[in-house]
Amino acid sequence: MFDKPILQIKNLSKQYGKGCLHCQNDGAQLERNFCPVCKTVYACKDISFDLHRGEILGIVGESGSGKSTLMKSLYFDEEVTSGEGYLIDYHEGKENIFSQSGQQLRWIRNTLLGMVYQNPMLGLKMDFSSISNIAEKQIAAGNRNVDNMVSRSYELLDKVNIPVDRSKEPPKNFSGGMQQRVQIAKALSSNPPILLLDEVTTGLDLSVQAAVLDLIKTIQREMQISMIVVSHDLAVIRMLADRTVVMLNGQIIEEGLTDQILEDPNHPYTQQLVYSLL
Ligand SMILES: Nc1ncnc2c1ncn2[C@@H]1O[C@H](COP(=O)(O)OP(=O)(O)OP(=O)(O)O)[C@@H](O)[C@H]1O
Repeated sequence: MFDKPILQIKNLSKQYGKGCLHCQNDGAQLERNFCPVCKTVYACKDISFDLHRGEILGIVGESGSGKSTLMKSLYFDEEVTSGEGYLIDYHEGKENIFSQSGQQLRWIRNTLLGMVYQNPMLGLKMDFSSISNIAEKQIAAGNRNVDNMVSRSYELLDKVNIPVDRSKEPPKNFSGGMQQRVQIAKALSSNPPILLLDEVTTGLDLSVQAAVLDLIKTIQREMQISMIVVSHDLAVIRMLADRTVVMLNGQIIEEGLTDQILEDPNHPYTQQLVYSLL
């Protein structure tokens, strides 16, 4: 079903702090992801996974397990401590994206990636019109044709079920669910092959959450875009993801087809997550 991965991540690590003789040793005793001696936080440790074209990969884990740090690293909001990443659409997957110049990183981010944050204030300018928020990403991706940008923005607003006659309104006028829809429209506006979604339904009412999840599924089906979906909620992952990675204390503890993980979880932490769904 799948060909060569569209994204490969190899041994990505992100630590906050320099580390010390105690925690740099293999098998060092950490308090979860934290060194009690030098206070370094190992937010992501040796993370490796592949993302295939057209699939949704779920990343699930409790608060503090490193999910957001991983997403921020993939979107270059955070600089990785070490590790490699290869995008098939960037130099045919032969260049490590994490060692590119700032200019190249901006290009990758603007054209090959879209990001939807849990907090819409991180993804949108709340005082600007929704249409200019969407156009901003198109401009960053090199688009200069105003008519094209306007028609693409209308098309996307329609796709995410925001009435086009509200396009001039700023996101601050909108409900939480609508703000997430504008973020999704913006993230899609440069037609990126990969969409990153970080806890996009957390904090929304259940019915609004269901509508946003439905929208994500529809977009994935219609646009065949690859997605990485992060959530602490296995129910969200169960609804969206083809394959799932389970994180704990900055590390991957289990991965596989979502159905398989739900039916036969191996790690005690995953078992606990699955049983909590029942
Ligand atoms: N700027 C920072 N400086 C120091 N530690 C940080 C920083 N950002 C994150 N951390 C730590 O990294 C670890 C992973 O945090 P992260 O936010 O990635 O977890 P998470 O799984 O996304 O949880 P949540 O959903 O609650 O944000 C946590 O221990 C957190 O305290």
